[in-house]
Amino acid sequence: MLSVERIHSYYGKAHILNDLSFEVRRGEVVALLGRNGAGKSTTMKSVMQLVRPKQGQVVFQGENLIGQPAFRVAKDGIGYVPEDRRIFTDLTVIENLEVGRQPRRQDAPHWTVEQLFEIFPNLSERRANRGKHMSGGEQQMLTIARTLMGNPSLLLLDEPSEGIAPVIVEQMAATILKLKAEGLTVMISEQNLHFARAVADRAIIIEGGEKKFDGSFKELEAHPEIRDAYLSV
Ligand SMILES: Nc1ncnc2c1ncn2[C@@H]1O[C@H](COP(=O)(O)OP(=O)(O)OP(=O)(O)O)[C@@H](O)[C@H]1O
Repeated sequence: MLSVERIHSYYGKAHILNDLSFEVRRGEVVALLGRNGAGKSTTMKSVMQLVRPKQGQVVFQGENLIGQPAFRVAKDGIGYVPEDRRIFTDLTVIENLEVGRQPRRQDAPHWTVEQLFEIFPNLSERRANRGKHMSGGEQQMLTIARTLMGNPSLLLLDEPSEGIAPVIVEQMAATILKLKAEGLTVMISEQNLHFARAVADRAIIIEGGEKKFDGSFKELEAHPEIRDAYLSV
């Protein structure tokens, strides 16, 4: 579904992603793992074209995304939830969801507000509340639900477990598994190996913008030296 091929991305002269390649297949949940500063967010931004790779290809459903504006990438079916999870604080939950509405896509699960309230019961209870009165975890759920209103084929979640209370982290894991069960393809970036293992089928580990591992969690468990070298556990 998504094929990232030998990309090199920079901030000014700083060379951040170095010859990075990976694939995301339809229906899977993939975890992009690595320490702080490894390049996970830059990878997601490079897929969205918010950072423009200077070399390489990003091919989504057969189309090369390089050079497209980010809004076009979103319209093509990649939903992106950045780390800073912005919501419209003066709008209610329902209004926030409506902002994200886009036409349905044939190859992707279709979401209605009521279906999203089944998956995110906390949002349902607070549907008339304004965003600013919600906790960090609820805001995080709202950004994901709003992105799903765009009916994406692929969802990119940048560090979904970061900065939220442990009980909400568990809800977040359950939510991602529900989205997978609905047939959604998901890529998450994570520092939390435990969380990643609970939700993902496969792990890709990066360090210094280079890929160091790509395989199942079982394979990763068989190589504790890889975990120790590239992840903080
Ligand atoms: N806007 C920017 N300008 C310059 N350098 C940046 C910028 N954003 C990130 N970097 C640098 O790029 C490298 C990769 O950062 P990135 O945010 O992709 O890492 P990450 O793996 O997502 O880590 P984190 O968990 O901290 O977000 C880091 O060295 C970071 O300091």
